[in-house]
Amino acid sequence: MDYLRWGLLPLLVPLIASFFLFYIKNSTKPSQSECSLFPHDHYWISSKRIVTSDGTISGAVEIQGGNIISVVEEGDWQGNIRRGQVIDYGEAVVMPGLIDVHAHLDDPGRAEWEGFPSGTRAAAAGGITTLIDMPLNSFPSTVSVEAFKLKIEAAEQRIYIDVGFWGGLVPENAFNASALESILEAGVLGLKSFMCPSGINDFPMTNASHIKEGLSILAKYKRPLLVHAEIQQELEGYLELKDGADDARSYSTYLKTRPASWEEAAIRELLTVTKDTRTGGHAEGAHLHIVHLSDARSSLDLIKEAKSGGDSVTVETCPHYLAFSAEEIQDGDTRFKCAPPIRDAANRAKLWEALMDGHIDMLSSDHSPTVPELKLLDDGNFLKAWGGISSLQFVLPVTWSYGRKYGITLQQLASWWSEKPAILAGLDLKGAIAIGNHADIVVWKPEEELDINDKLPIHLKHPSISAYLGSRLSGKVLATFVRGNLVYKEGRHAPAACGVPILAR
Ligand SMILES: NC(=O)NC(NC(N)=O)C(=O)[O-]
Ligand SMILES: [Zn+2]
Ligand SMILES: [Zn+2]
Repeated sequence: MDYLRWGLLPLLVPLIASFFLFYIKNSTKPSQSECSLFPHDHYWISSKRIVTSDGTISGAVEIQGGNIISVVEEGDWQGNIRRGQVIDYGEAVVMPGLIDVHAHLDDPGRAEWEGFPSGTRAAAAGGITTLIDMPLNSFPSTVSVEAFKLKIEAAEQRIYIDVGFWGGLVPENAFNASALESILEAGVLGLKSFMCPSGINDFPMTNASHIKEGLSILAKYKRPLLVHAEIQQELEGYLELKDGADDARSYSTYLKTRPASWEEAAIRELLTVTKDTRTGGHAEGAHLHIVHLSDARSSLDLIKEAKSGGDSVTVETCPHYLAFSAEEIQDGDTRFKCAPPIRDAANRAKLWEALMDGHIDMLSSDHSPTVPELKLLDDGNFLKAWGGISSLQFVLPVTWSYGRKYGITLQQLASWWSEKPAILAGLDLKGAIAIGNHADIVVWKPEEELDINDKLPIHLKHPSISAYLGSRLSGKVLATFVRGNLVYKEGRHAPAACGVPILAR
């Protein structure tokens, strides 16, 4: 007997130890009441305007265990036995949460620019339920498995919404198939590269042959390559511009340094490799996505041509290109500096037209903030200031406010901000209010106006660099649900960061 008891001991010790570890791990996991401002497992959200893929209905959405388990029209619902709690939002719009496929959260390494906690809280306040973090502006850039591990560690229990990650395609890894495969195996949702200097030392630019290599690897994983499409071309009279100190404060000077022909040149070059993505092509299964299109003229024509030829190509633009025009940007107001630049008002109208006609597939924020000092707000030098717009939490009211003139619908908003981005990022359970999907939902009042000032109770890391400060917008976010957790409600966030890092499999 004794012999048996002592013989079991070596087996029992690890068992008890692992039980203990399991307990510790789970007891540090936040409880539902910390994750959600409405801590119920099973409940209904009702409203007169619920945006589903089949149209906008009056009715209710049933949520259980973080998923949508039924969507019913008003008449059917009233007749049903309603189990669980009900939140009635009346006339407010209930829409799929926004998915922002292009945000720079700069964590780890430059968290003072933004960071996972502040960036995801701002996103939640703006109705964004998932964002995909760009591989640059954090340090190190996400260009290796080691760097990707640091990213995931930095996100652990610090994200308030779900976050996926793009990896970087750079000259160093482009011809190294096993390096690219290992970062894809580790779970990045796709890759991103630049065709011009990115402004970040450890993220150098790629050329068409790097991109061709990247696409052939991505084909196996059926994941996309996102490209910043601008190629530097010779500029006429550039040297004189650079020397004139006054000129550097004028927006038109900056605009001349990045003409539309740079976008056009990049896209023309890209299309020589996107042919590979056609059915039967060398990189069939891969997909090329052009980020932040600003030029609505020749560049857009080239993209249309590629699409009609069967290339697997999509394109996004950003709210700042749809809201602002070069003519309106004041001298020295470097909040509006971004690349490619915001162009003339006629170009803006053409971007809207292309979006309405479906030639531009989706929208993203390209939220790329920095510390106010690097925006050189006092100096106002457009040529030296950091390029990047800070706007994450306002993309929904901005798209709505500026789009009303063009007659945009709630259905289009959901397509540009949720459905198409989910497809790009391969998020099967997100992007629509549909049975079986994650309960990722934004509730908002399109008619309610808000003045954007630095006192707004929505989280802003550096209000002074926000591009929308001082403007009046229409559309107020009331509530944001991520996998059933009410993470944001009228100026308040749930106490714990219960977002999940999304890894591709
Ligand atoms: N390093 C950056 O964040 N660059 C970004 N800057 C912009 N858009 O001005 C971008 O996406 O190209
Ligand atoms: Zn870019
Ligand atoms: Zn960007």
